[in-house]
Amino acid sequence: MRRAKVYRYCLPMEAGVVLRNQRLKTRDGLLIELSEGDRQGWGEVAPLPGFSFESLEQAQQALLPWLDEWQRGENIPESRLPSVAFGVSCALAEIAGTLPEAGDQRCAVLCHGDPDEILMQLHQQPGEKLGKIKVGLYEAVRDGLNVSLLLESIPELTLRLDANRSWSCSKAAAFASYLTPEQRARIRFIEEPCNTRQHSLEFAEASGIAIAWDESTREAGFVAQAQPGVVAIVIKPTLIGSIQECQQRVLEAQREGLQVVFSSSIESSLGLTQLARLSAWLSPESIPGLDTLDLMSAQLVRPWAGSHLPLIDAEKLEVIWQR
Ligand SMILES: O=C(O)CCC(=O)C1=CC=C[C@@H](O)[C@@H]1C(=O)O
Ligand SMILES: [Mg+2]
Repeated sequence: MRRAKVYRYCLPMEAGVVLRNQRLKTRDGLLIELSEGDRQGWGEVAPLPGFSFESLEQAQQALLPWLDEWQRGENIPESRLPSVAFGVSCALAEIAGTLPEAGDQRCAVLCHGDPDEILMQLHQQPGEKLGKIKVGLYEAVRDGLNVSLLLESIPELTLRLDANRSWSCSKAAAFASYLTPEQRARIRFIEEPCNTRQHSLEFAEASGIAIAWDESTREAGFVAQAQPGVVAIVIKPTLIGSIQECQQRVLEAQREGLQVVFSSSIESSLGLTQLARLSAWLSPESIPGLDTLDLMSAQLVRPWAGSHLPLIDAEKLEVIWQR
């Protein structure tokens, strides 16, 4: 006997969350609860505005008929919408027991907001000290000095940076000019520094700073490839698709010697805990990029270890559909 239930959530976001020049006031998404016999599974379907091609409404329109058929016992191919395919595959994997329980709760600390607080957070980070900084939103000089200062303040710190393709070649070069060769080596990678892939490759070669592909991985025809200066690919499952699709991408990248970093698309604590499990399972060597829970006002259904945000239980959420 199969059962399916869909909840809708809407969580206020911290005031300053800006994504691709748009302010995200609330994070909206769906949670799915499936059961088959005595097994249960949860999943999260939450397209990210400005990043996902599908809207939440489109995801919902694809999800409900899919679940309806599944509930009636059909075996149906996965949805073409990545957020739907990802959420459904997590719920099914939990039912089948194929998504291991152990999660990697290490994180690259997202460095934004009050500098004193960032320093405190990094000092308190257990184990390896790794931060992630968004660059490219302001002048290159500001980013360059900011990164350089942070590296000077914490000698054992290494950084991931993310420019979201916002630099021209000259801006990228200007940024690098504020960093010494020793500081450049402590940047694990910059995600998508320049507005084209070719310019990013040229920047890596000229600056000696390693790069990673994030946006590129979602472009038609992208194939992970060993290239000079490229060290990693970032996988955001909500934007990529099912667990099986992610597994495929991980294998392709690892075959080319590239590191795979699982990263959040700002999911709730439920989705984040599943991403931590996926990362521990499929890319155990790599610290995932999941430090986004504090951008939200609450956790949903499952807690993230160490978070002090209030936890909202499923009973408190709006049920929009069930069979
Ligand atoms: O990857 C991480 O460490 C955290 C997640 C993160 O940086 C992002 C998540 C979603 C959208 C963007 O703001 C950003 C990214 O571009 O990678
Ligand atoms: Mg990125």
